[in-house]
Amino acid sequence: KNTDELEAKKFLDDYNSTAEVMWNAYTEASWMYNTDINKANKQLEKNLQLSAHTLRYGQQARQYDTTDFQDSSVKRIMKKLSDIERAALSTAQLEEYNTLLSNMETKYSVAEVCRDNGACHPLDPDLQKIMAESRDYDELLFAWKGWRDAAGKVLRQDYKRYVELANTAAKLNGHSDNGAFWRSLYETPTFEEDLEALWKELEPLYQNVHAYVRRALYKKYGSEHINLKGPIPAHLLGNMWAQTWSGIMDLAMPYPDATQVDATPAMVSQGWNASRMFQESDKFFTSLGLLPMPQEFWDKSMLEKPSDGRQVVCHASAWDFYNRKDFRIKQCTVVTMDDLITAHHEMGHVQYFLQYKDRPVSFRDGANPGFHEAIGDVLALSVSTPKHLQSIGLLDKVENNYESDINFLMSMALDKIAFLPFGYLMDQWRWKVFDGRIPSTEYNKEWWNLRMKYQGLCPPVTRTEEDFDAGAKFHIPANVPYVRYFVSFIIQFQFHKALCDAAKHTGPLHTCDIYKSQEAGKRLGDVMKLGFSKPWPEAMTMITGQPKMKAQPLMDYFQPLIQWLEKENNKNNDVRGWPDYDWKPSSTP
Ligand SMILES: CC(=O)N[C@@H](CC(=O)O)C(=O)NC[C@H](CC1(C(=O)N[C@@H](Cc2ccc(O)cc2)C(=O)O)CCCC1)C(=O)O
Ligand SMILES: [Zn+2]
Repeated sequence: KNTDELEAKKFLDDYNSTAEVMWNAYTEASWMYNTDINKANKQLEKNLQLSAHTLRYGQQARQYDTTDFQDSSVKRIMKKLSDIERAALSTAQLEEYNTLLSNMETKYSVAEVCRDNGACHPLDPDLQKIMAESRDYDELLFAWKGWRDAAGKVLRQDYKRYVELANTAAKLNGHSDNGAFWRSLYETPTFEEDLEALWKELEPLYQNVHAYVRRALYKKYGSEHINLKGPIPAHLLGNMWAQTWSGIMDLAMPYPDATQVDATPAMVSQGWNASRMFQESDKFFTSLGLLPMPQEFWDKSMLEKPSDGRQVVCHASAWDFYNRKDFRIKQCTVVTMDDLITAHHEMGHVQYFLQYKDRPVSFRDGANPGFHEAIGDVLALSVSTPKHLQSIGLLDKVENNYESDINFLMSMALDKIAFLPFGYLMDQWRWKVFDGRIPSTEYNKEWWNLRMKYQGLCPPVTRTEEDFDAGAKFHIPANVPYVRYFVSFIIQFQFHKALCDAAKHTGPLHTCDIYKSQEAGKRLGDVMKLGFSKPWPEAMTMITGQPKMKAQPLMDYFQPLIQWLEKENNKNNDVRGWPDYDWKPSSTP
């Protein structure tokens, strides 16, 4: 094997310059397709060209023995290049794999649900709006079941074949299966144990929120539809996947007479539009001393669903074009508080792209995938505070009293605590599919076993193996790992606490707003500049002073609400958990 470090450096320079060109071409083609879905734009050959490049350089990288190299960056990049992922497949397998992925994402993105009167509804914005706003049990069931029939069911066969090919590629790269490859990105031997320990710490918080919300839904839908000792029917939580529950805040509001926390009415009445929402987010980032969006971002992004009839992938996303100049967001933005938060989430990705743009291509990634997901959400924790919303004119009356605090914390818990079991179960299911513990004959049974075990949900109507409910969630057909979001929802509170300390915040953590804090911005910016160049515990230590994922900052943030929920659930004599696990909702004919 070649142990010449100087030759390796030259090889990496050559890789880096060619990789930028290849990645840019591939990303442009992918953007074209995502913003105008038609067969002419599929351009699957760009995908093949990129894989050919990855294969060629990956094979060369494997010729080197970097054991005694001095430069740790060279070793790190060589190691990363040696995993060539799908490029390890044969040409025929690779073409089949890319075609499967493209077809699954297209089927998902063009799926719609039609009524008897012929009116058809896409997920964005129609079905999402029904799931968030309708309080009619059967209308919710129409959207919930219709979406799974239109988007999930049709993907089952494609998915089965995708799993086989993804595993073949992973094994050719030395992994036991594709789930093992996905987990390897965290470079943490105890990753699964660490996640389980975090979940066990946070489960009691979730069970308290679940019991309280079940009681609120019982008040609304009655004992015919809700069993106070059973799982909750999955279509009543204000979201198509019951992954965040802020859509039913009106049913769960602890003190209806205290301050409202929803900025949507003010955004609409003041005529906010998508551009204004992203400008607002840009202002927050630059207030911390972080980088402004370049002009090219404003010129080339797609911030609204096109009205010219083009089919687009509406699922929001942030794009790095790997030429150190071109960065974009694609979002079918609607004028709501929810989408203002999403805008910050996507802008967090672009800020990371900007901060590490001058690193070698192989280092243009988050310290781990959870870091990339956390940046925007950390800033959104400050933006969401009633104090900040009032400072940007989106809340007129803000009271600093206990009831308002609890209302605010409930609105945050319905997103952040409700999400934890979903963020955890998504890849629990996929890891078991990839390693064979879940055979394709049990995809749906095991999906609902996990939805029951972690989220305490049950399907509103009987499900069979004709259905493929996991496929009705974007990330499954889109081949996007998900545990990154579980990690993000934990570490974003660690980051928030650390940045609030840097900003010299005093008082409860949930009232902290780091707006304009240069110290907070510097701490975050320095970590983003590292990209993937250092193992993530080093990046974690730079922000929080210690190297581990910890649940404590999340629990500190929600402390006042946790106490309130304990008292409230005890007052109602509500059971935590769902001991009547085999209860079934009455499926009205
Ligand atoms: C080229 C490319 O694909 N780029 C990547 C970014 C990168 O890897 O560089 C990317 O843009 N991925 C899209 C994805 C979109 C969203 C998402 O899917 N969110 C999860 C979970 C969640 C839920 C609530 C929440 O507050 C935060 C997250 C869901 O909705 O289930 C939708 C709205 C928010 C984020 C994203 O931005 O992560
Ligand atoms: Zn994200």
